[in-house]
Amino acid sequence: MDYARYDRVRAVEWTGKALKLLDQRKLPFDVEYITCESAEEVAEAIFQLVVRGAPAIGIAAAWGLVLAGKVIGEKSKQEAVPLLQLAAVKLNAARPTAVNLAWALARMQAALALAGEDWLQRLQDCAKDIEADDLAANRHMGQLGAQLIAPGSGVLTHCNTGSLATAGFGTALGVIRAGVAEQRVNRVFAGETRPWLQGARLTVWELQQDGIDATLIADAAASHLMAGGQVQWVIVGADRITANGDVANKIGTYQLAIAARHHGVKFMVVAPSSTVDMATASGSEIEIEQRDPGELLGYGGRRTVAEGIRAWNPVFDVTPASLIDAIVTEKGVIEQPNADKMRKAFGEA
Ligand SMILES: CSC[C@H]1O[C@H](OP(=O)(O)O)[C@H](O)[C@@H]1O
Repeated sequence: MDYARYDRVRAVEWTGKALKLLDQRKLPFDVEYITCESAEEVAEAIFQLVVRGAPAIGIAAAWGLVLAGKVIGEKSKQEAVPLLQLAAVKLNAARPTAVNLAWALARMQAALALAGEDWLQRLQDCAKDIEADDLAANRHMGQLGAQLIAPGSGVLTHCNTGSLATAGFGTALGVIRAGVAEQRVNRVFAGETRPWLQGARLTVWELQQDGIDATLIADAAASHLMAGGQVQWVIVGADRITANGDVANKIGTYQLAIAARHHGVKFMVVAPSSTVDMATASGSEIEIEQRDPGELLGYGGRRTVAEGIRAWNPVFDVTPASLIDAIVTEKGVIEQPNADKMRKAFGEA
């Protein structure tokens, strides 16, 4: 596959001195960047969804820790470690559900523990490796997932899991890209993904940049689409996969899985192993991020709901392993996932 054509859109870019983030709140009509020069600025950018997507926020947090190191400057490792730990706490608190955030920070702090007085260089090397590993994982998962799809298939995806959510190429969107390139995927449908509209604003725009024709549907149209036989797979990403194979992902994923099972549509979850959390036994233990209910009361500064109306805004839900046909990571494919298969693939916590 010619991957280069897919890497035009970059959510996160280290300039050598600062972190350049594509402001995803402004897409698709305005392509604008913000530049972060501190861990605090990166934490705020993650919370405000300037950068979003489980792997991308882990990568941004890793570079955020490097920025903290640059602010600390020429201090000994002994002086720097407590300051870096404070920065890691702030970065980790930005969003609770995607385990990639904590995973990336833990990997950075493990690198720091092994470092000497060259600790800042070691942090930069580790952040670079986290980003490169994610891109390589996405490209590998694209191939693994595409092989599961019979030629002539239609697929439905949810939220955004592409280059905007990762180091590049994407997770579920990477499988779709590979599936289209291999002429296995004939029809791509994307749900709008209310309330933040990752599908309507990001996914169909991202695929359009690739010349991939996708059809946007209302979230509420998904079951009707499946009933019509247009879709053979629902393919989604993940924010956290627990030890029994339960999956936390964007709100609306769970009902897609229920509808898919009812209609005999296969359900695939695509995520790098950095999204697997073997220390959490099941989905019921995952903290589901609740965001400002105001995100439901209008969009782009225009209110669509009468004053005084209450709203409830959980932005993730949990799909039980029993509704999932395949979990694809860069380590391989787990079909009909369960605790035993997860343990065999990822070991004990
Ligand atoms: C490969 S991105 C994984 C995951 O992250 C997204 O959530 P958000 O846009 O709120 O960061 C969505 O759940 C994707 O499936």
